[in-house]
Amino acid sequence: MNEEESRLLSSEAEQSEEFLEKSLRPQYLSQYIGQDKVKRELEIYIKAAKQREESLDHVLLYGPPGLGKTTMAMVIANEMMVNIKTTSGPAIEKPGDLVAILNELEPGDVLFIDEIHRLPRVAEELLYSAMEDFYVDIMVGQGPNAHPVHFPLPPFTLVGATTRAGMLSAPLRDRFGIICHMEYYEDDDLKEIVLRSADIFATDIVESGAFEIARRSRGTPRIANRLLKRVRDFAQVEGNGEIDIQLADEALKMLQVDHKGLDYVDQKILRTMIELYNGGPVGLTTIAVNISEETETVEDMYEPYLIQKGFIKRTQRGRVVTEFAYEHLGYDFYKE
Ligand SMILES: Nc1ncnc2c1ncn2[C@@H]1O[C@H](COP(=O)(O)OP(=O)(O)OP(=O)(O)O)[C@@H](O)[C@H]1O
Ligand SMILES: [Mg+2]
Repeated sequence: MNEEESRLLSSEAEQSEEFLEKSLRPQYLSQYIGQDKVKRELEIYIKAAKQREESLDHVLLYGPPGLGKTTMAMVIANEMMVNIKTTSGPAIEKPGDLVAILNELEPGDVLFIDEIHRLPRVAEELLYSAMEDFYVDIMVGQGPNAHPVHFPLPPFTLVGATTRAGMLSAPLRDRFGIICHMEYYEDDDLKEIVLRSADIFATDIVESGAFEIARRSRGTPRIANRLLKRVRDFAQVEGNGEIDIQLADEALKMLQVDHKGLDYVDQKILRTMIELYNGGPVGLTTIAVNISEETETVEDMYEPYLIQKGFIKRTQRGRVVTEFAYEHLGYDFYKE
């Protein structure tokens, strides 16, 4: 096989992965599993907006990565029966980039801005008037010919997603009429997600197998789907194709996901804190340096789950490993 052929093949494989990824995304609220509080609220606001034939108020979705914010933005557009335009904070470098996107909006459309906390300041300021009164004032021309142009926009719904609401400036945050906090999923909800995904993949799975994957997925659908794919490979090659609890357990062990759902990085964080820092207090940056990750990644992806499950505590002086974590990892717990 020459290089060109292998390149084409791999892109085909990637495309089918992408296709599966897309088909995994629920399209409507009724298919969206879990997040009941968020769903119930949105259902009411969407219904009310539709009855009044208005655009939906701006929505801010915040919560840890992989909980379904992008999916929810698409669901909102589908429920409102409008188009969605998608961009992200880091993709917008200058105000002109944002204006170009705003210019394409049709009345009622959803504009989805992922990682909205990373929007450059100048672009963010343009959003204030766009969100509040549906216009932007932009400077056209250069030097002495520069003049402001008032640019009206159709009513639209901005859906912003962020892993950290705290990093949004107050003026931006205040312009969202609807603020939704996404929570880690319950094991039972994740089990339903795993069963649904297995059905889409046409994979044989029993409920206890699905539950085993679910409860070891850090409360996160993206992780549940990823583990399901790997366990499915394991079932196909090492088993008879069916995923039951034993097979799921064996495969997850191989993937270094432990019984409490901690992965290799989680464990490394805890072990580093215990072995090098006597359990803390340790600063976030120190932890990040020790495991060669970005501070932001530790703060967004790892820490919230470790805190929620009681493995670490946040204190005034830094992060501290709990007795529960010592026991879980098989260390003796001595603390003065
Ligand atoms: N409620 C749900 N029901 C079924 N599948 C879900 C649900 N929520 C998310 N998923 C699946 O989980 C995956 C991740 O979801 P999504 O991309 O929407 O997360 P996200 O919050 O936008 O993550 P990030 O913050 O990293 O952008 C998708 O493949 C999606 O199909
Ligand atoms: Mg996303």
